[in-house]
Amino acid sequence: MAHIDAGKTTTSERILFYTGKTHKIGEVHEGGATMDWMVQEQERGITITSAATTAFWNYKDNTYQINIIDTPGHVDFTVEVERSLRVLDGAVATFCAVGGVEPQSETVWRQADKYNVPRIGYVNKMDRTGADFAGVCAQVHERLGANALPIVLPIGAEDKFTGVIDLVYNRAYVYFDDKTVRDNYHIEEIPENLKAEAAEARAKLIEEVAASDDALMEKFFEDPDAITPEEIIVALRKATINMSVVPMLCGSSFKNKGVQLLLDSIIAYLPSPLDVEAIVGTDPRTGEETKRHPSESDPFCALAFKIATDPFVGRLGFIRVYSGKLDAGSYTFNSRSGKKERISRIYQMHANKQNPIEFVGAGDIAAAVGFKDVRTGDTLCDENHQIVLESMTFPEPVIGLAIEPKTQKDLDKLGVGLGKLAEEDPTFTVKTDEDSGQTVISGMGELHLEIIVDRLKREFGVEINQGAPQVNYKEALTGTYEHREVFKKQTGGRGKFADIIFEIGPASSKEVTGLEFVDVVKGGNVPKEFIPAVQKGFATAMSNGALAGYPIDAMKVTLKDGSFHPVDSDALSFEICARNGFRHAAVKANPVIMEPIMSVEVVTPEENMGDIIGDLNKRRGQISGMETKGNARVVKAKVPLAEMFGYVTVLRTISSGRATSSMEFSHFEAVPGNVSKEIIEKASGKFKNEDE
Ligand SMILES: Nc1nc2c(ncn2[C@@H]2O[C@H](COP(=O)(O)OP(=O)(O)OP(=O)(O)O)[C@@H](O)[C@H]2O)c(=O)[nH]1
Repeated sequence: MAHIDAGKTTTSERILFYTGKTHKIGEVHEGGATMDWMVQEQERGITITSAATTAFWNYKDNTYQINIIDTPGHVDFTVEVERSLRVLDGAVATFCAVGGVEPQSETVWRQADKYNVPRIGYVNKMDRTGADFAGVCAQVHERLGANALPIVLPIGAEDKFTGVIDLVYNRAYVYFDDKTVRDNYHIEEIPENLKAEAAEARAKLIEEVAASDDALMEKFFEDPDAITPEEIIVALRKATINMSVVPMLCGSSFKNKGVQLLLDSIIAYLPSPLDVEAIVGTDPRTGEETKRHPSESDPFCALAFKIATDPFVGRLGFIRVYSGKLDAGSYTFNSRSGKKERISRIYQMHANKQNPIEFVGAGDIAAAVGFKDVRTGDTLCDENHQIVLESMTFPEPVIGLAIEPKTQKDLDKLGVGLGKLAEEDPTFTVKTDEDSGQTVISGMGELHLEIIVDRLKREFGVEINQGAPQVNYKEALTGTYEHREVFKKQTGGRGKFADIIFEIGPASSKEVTGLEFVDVVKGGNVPKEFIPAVQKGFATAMSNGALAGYPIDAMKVTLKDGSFHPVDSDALSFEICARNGFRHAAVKANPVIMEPIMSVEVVTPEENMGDIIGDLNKRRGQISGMETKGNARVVKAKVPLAEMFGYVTVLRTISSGRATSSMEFSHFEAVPGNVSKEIIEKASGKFKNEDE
């Protein structure tokens, strides 16, 4: 996991080569990386979808299996990072030796914290001008609050970077430049000029690991030199797994240096599935907490973390198995749908290629085929031992795009394509406007939607006409209002009648999502059988806010009183009455339009700083901080998404291409009055706020 371009894919490609998975190293910038198998990834040199691969590595006379997921760095594809961290036992946080801790490094670090994933740090690109291993370790300490502990030292830097000193074994890995050889290094004595520095760093390492182990501490005080590498490894493994330490390594993946030691460290320090505590879930039948141990003798339980469509084998469900065993051709149980599912085949994944296997067991990551109904986040288990594991939370899409097929005959194909893509990606949604018939797709950012449109063209053969990207606003009520709504219709024969008195306003706490509905009607003035219809009326109505038709996330309605007609009243009348009541009352409850605010970070040379800040201010930006990083300046700001379209191009012009920026969603905030007026005027053409 890492910020964009830190070198995750390049490092993964080396791992595949050194572990014998591939016979030749594929390079990202040549479009040849095995892990970046999608056309869009190869063209752009970025990772979009996380690829899973299984590799085997020999370490100290044993062979170990490593399941690797290479995640994207771009924030638009954050869903991939989220679901990967949900199912992985350990992570390699990769940093650029020059860029250090970048905005996305912080984001993925927080995601790993959320899922308690132990990590090791890998400082890549040591061959670049300005590479600074110690500097990056210090940043990890300060900015990420982690106990970053170097377990190697670089030999030389920039174009003189030739290898690393292994502080645990007190020896040097000196690399010779040959990317076609797997053992492209010699193990040597530590170079004379680095001996003192290495001794000091090793003493620090031993002191740190001893701090987490009493027996070792005693030995440390008696005779630190008597502590063996094996003892260091045992203690360091423990400290890494309980997350009190993050071992830091360095290398240059592109120049084929340092990756073998990284593989050794993955085995030595990151947890195996057996080191991980039993996973906790709930039994859907009793609501009670239940546990599964990482053992094949426990009942089967797995989490489906990703759904993908493969052109050859069809729908693949990626699963992480926590306990038990599942055979290809057998049945499993989906605890969300309550249905049995037959798994026809199981595959071990190698990027987009599959290797059929007969079964999966505790600790495995694999792809299964044959599901009728499985969604991201579903738990698969033994029907007689049911469990629901905690699912994943995904951010809401903040940016929308109206699309239509270029030719009307492609309408059906578009529907199929959008359906499949939405199934793969929980941060991508599709909505059809009932009045205009317009289809609006929503995602995490401009790049995300651009890739979706491209995939519709290539994978589903649909050419698209698209509008300009638009912001997904929301509406919120900030005051309360009491209202009486009467719905009456007389059209010969039986009429319609409903009458309600209610108070509408913001939800009572931030935790509430959707409609908080309270019924305090006395004496059956609104008969019990119509109350659900009233509730349904409000719940449906709130998806079209009263100001400009944007959805309201949460609100509270208290139904206080009302009346009915013995013949004319029915459920539908009360539902329509509630919907109309919402229209009339919500506008009086101080509604506001809420807009997504982005956290923006710009890294720039000093001389462009003034212009960049001036420009951000013009975009209604609030500067939240300024820092120095190496010889560059970092400007942090909170800016409305509406003002950030096309920012990359403008920034390039202001800084002659020297500044870079990144942004991610921060929160929703009420828009200022003048902007609100504009949004409402624009929406008024499309949005009808009328009674039914
Ligand atoms: N100089 C140098 N360049 C490197 C090194 N590792 C990777 N690169 C280059 O940096 C660029 C980005 O590398 P990737 O491996 O695609 O980075 P990534 O982190 O996978 O990128 P995303 O998945 O798009 O976030 C490519 O052009 C690589 O060739 C390195 O050790 N040294």
